[in-house]
Amino acid sequence: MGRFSKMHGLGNDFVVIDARAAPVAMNEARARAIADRHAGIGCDQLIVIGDAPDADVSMQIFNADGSEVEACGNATRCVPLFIGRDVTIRTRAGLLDARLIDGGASVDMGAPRFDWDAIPLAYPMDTLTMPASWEELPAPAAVNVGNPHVIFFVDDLDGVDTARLGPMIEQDPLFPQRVNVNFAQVVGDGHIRLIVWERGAGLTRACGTGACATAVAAIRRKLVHGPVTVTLPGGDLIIDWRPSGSIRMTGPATHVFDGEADWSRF
Ligand SMILES: N[C@@H](CCC[C@H](N)C(=O)O)C(=O)O
Repeated sequence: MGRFSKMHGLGNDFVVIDARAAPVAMNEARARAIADRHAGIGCDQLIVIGDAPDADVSMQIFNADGSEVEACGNATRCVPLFIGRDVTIRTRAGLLDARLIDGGASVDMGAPRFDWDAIPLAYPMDTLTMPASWEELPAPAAVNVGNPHVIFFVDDLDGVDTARLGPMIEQDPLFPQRVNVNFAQVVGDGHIRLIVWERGAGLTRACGTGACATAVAAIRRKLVHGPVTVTLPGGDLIIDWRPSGSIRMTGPATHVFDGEADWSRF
């Protein structure tokens, strides 16, 4: 039997496994089975905490479809709560510093990248040519915050069919590694509403890296001044970024319950 915790950040929910004392062989099929909301435990992302030579812990992130990815903002805020103190975390995206605050955590998410490898060079980041099927949307921004995001700034977020457009864009051949799709509306200086179709997980109640990427894109386009409050379906995150600096993300983290499972059944 292995122990796990169920946690969430603004309703983006996680199964968190501590593999430091009891290693778990994780792979795509097993992660998908655990994340299954009908036949498994159920979560948007599966998080495996391990040892790291150069940090307090390592964090592996698996989407609900089993794909292993580089970064997860909401899970990063849950890690210090899970460990019980401020921590440095080694991820595929880099070394992150996560500090506990009342009700949540504040994380240095590192510097954004705009030289996005996943997009063919023929498509410059901020002037991305849109395939005909995306014609109803304005030109997106592309920001990599460890994982890849495209951001569409729209005038009326409620008028966007996110469930139809999200998967279409996520799986467009333009993005060989697929992409997280952010639909954003600027509702005031320093305030953005955001809905995210996550790569490998679909519509979630919140996406921390999506909030970071969207705030960065909005500041670069001079649509807002920072710090930015990003309102997602699950609640608010505060994102602070100064050009050429790193991104600070602050928001809630919640421990829901602990459980035990026989990993060999998955
Ligand atoms: N929910 C996350 C992002 C999880 C990974 C993402 N779906 C990807 O495939 O890159 C967050 O809070 O950032």
